[in-house]
Amino acid sequence: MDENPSQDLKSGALVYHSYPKPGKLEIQATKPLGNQRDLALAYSPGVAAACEAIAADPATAALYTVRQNLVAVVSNGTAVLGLGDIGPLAAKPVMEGKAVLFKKFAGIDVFDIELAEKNVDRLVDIVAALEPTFGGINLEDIKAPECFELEERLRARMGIPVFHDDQHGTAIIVAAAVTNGLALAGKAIGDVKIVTSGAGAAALACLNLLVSIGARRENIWVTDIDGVVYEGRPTLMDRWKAVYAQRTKLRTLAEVIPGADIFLGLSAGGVLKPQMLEAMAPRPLVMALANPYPEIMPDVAEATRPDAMMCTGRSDFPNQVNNVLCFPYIFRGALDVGATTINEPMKAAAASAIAALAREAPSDVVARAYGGEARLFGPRSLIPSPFDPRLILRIAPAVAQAAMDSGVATRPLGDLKAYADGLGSFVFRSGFVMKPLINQAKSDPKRVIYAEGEDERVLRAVQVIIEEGIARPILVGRPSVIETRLKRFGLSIRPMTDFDITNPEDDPRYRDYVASYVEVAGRRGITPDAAKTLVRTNSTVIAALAVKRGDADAMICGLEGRFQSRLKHIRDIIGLAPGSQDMAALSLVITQKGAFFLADTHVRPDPSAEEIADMTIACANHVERFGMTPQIALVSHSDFGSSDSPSALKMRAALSLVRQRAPDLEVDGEMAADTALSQVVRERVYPASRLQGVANVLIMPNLDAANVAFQFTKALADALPVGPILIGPAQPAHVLTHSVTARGIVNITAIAVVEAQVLPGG
Ligand SMILES: NC(=O)C1=CN([C@@H]2O[C@H](COP(=O)(O)OP(=O)(O)OC[C@H]3O[C@@H](n4cnc5c(N)ncnc54)[C@H](OP(=O)(O)O)[C@@H]3O)[C@@H](O)[C@H]2O)C=CC1
Ligand SMILES: CC(=O)C(=O)O
Ligand SMILES: [Mg+2]
Repeated sequence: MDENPSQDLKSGALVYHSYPKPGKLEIQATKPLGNQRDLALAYSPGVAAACEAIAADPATAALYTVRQNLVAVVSNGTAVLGLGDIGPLAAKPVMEGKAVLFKKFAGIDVFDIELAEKNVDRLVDIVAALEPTFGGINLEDIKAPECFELEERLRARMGIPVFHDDQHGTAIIVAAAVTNGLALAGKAIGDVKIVTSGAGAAALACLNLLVSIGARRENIWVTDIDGVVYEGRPTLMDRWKAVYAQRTKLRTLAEVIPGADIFLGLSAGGVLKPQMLEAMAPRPLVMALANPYPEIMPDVAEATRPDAMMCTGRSDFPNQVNNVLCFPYIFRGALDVGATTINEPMKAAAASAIAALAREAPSDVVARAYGGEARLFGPRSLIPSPFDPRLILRIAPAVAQAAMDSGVATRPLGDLKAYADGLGSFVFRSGFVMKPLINQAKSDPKRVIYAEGEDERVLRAVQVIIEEGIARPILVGRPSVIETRLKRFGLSIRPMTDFDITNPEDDPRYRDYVASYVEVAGRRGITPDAAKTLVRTNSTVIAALAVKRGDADAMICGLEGRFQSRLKHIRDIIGLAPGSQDMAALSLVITQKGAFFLADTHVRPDPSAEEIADMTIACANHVERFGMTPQIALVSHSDFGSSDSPSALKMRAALSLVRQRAPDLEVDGEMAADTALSQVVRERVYPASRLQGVANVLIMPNLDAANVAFQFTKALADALPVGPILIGPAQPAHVLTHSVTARGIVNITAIAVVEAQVLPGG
């Protein structure tokens, strides 16, 4: 394999950086500036109030400015990746890139600061003078040995975290990979021989951390561009490197590598030759971490030493040992407790959280990011993937806790669990809205049957459902297929102990199911022969019959097949709840601006006023289960009587029916969608409206409007969908859509369990 990025990747990267606008960042205002008053608040004279408050009490800067969430990524461009001293301007794409990662992975804002300065004294003065602006300083790509002194002096001088990521971020992730790699190889850290290529910022910091977790200095051999670092070496020595100088006559990497258990490359591409690798100890851990060109390419290494565990710093190979797994989250934890520094206990907490996470079962999101390939803990998965959404959930709270325990937190957190839950909602934006339902489901889990029990997404969802105690799952599927797939996806749940299986090819209740089917659907054209076939072949029919007969409390189907035909089976077998005229679909979209329910997104093409009233009241009941107060708008093209078209009249009629039947509901209409979503607009159009604030339930006049609005919001607002939630069946039953994710299945399961709990006898 070619170690250089292909021409394609290079030109793609240049287009990426230049199009549609140059660079990777922009500043976004978080406050409105729409009028004279906003101007007076944001700037002079109003801003003076914030200034005076901070002057009186500097801690209030965390309240009135972005400082507590703002990090400076500072570089002078002297060691940019493995490209060397290419200067601060050429370093800017890397620093902008780090800013993007900080933001995307942990919600932290960054100003990248490239300094045309190499003198350490002056660098110290410049960076220290930035303290009023930032909550933390990430030094980046500054060469050794200057970086050591720079960081030491800044840490002593500044009251906010100063963290040279190439040193400590790298060391933390290397420590995690070493911990797991040695565990797999059955070796103890105190016994292993470690050889480095590189004696710079990253290499020396890694060694220092490895020594602090048990590596022995006498077992460590450091090499750099001048070869082995030995006692008395006259060239390119400094006090940080000298710590690892060996008393030896050996002079080259080739001479010291025989018998090494760990190769730690933090130098430059291609330094480790195959014959050197051949001389390493059994099951060696090869960490070729130079970017973008590793010290040895993984295919060469694997061909030479199939027993080697291989890591690189790149995203296109397994085991990406890269500080991106650490820096967003260690800063997240540090900033959230107002830490004055990032100390050794915080780093150790991050390293052990990363190592532990790699040993957990792989998550659905990670599997999807890697094209469905399950990544079990093992030689090719020593550490978590950078796209593992659990990184923030594990690392940030561990770091925050360590900061509090070690006394460096100026804003300690009272409730670490609530903090971790809040981070969860940052990752799975559905998490926060779903929390009340998930908790409610866990309080009394019910039996939920899944028609597509062999589907990968169902299996992944069921793993989470069982781990969290949300439901007792029943999978419709062939046991051998389910077992094989569980193994393939690395899922630890097992049939009978964790969940039940209904095997359509061989279920002792077959005759009873056929009889039940004929009994409930005989009048709808289901003959005994048709029933026999469908009970063997149609998993939706089986799931619906299980619910009808009381073998399950709720059903979930629809990952494949047509929505309407699944609905028909539910209608035929489970039937409608007392008082319901038909079913409807309520869909939830969770956007950056909040959570909104839309109906009817999937079932009735053109509901009558009567049906709309019915569904509005049913939807309101559902929304309350999310711990939200329904604020309902009956939406139309017409704004409070501005049109008398049939659909406007229909919505007006629906409103009067709702008002009669549920006088306490906060509902109004008919109104345009923007009137529904903005109090300001509504005050202009119809100040007497009973609806206050922003509507969170939007009842649409027909299926087209509802479905189009739902899909538009999903696509344009990058919203997270939950549902569709089927309203109206006599027992809980939900028909999902083909695009549903495992997370979506978990969410709908919680909803179904809560529905089952509130049924009579549930
Ligand atoms: N995967 C990851 O997360 C990270 C990877 N890195 C990578 O590590 C490398 C070093 O970065 P950093 O420590 O910040 O930089 P430094 O400039 O501080 O250190 C570079 C070190 O590598 C040595 N070196 C350079 N070329 C060679 C060579 N051909 N043979 C042997 N040694 C060599 C240098 O020796 P001398 O000083 O004698 O010239 C120096 O000791 C880069 O490739 C970088 O991309 C860094 C941080 C994180
Ligand atoms: C990853 C990183 O920080 C580097 O290669 O320098
Ligand atoms: Mg770097």
